[in-house]
Amino acid sequence: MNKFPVLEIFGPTIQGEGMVVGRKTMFVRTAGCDYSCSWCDSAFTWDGSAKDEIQKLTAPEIINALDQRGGDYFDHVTISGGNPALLKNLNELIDSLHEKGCEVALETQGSKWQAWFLTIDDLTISPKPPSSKMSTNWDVLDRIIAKLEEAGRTTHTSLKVVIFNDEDLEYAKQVHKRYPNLAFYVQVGNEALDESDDQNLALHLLDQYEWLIDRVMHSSDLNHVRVLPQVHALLWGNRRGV
Ligand SMILES: C[S@@+](CC[C@H](N)C(=O)[O-])C[C@H]1O[C@@H](n2cnc3c(N)ncnc32)[C@H](O)[C@@H]1O
Ligand SMILES: Nc1nc2[nH]cc(C(=O)O)c2c(=O)[nH]1
Ligand code: SF4
Ligand SMILES: [Mg+2]
Repeated sequence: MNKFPVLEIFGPTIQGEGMVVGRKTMFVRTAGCDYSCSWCDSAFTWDGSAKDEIQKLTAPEIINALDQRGGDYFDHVTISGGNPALLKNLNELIDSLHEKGCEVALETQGSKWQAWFLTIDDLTISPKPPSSKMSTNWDVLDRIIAKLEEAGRTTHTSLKVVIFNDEDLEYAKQVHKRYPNLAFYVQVGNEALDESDDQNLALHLLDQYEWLIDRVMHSSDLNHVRVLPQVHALLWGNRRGV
């Protein structure tokens, strides 16, 4: 049976971001990423700092760990990372979760395609703006979005761009214009990843949220758009596993 590198299993909590914000969910966070975003809030998944915590688990073992933690208190599981789209056989986990009556969400950056994307209930694709120092492979992203559209998965899919500055906002406009059929979200970037005072962080992030709302309100290229903060960061700061 295939084993998957898992760094965290936590919840129940709320989905703090994007298309199903507020949804009660469990999280499975896989290790490993093909990107290294300058502001990654989950860098421990790929920078080696948590390598001793990585567990290689089969799908039944992951489900067992979810049940141990979540009991009867969940019917939705969000798979994030790192980039879970590096894991070719993740359909084994997704299918088993569906069989036990769970909805499944996935967070990925749109750098890799997997056929099992077509089975994800809430698929968030989050291309990375210039502030990340990553560069978007538009051919790959075009092909991913085309396959999802051809398969009729549009309503199960959204795009989410994290914004730190005006250049990022220009990038977001480009993404939204290129894929007008997909629900589009812009999200407040958190650059204060070392802030340990939750109240300071929340006040700062609310300021950034207000800045982002103001920018979007004044842009005719960003009309059919939702603007959101990371709700979990407002509530629980920079800690892991929330
Ligand atoms: C940690 S990533 C993991 C999934 C996938 N690698 C991706 O980037 O989409 C989950 C989400 O957190 C966002 N994110 C990461 N660091 C962030 C930060 N400092 N501020 C706001 N959002 C951030 C990413 O853009 C992505 O949408
Ligand atoms: N509550 C909560 N919501 C989230 N939405 C996306 C997350 C992620 O790290 O992928 C995340 C997370 O880590 N916690
Ligand atoms: S793609 Fe996602 S997990 Fe990977 S470095 Fe960027 S934000 Fe972090
Ligand atoms: Mg996160």
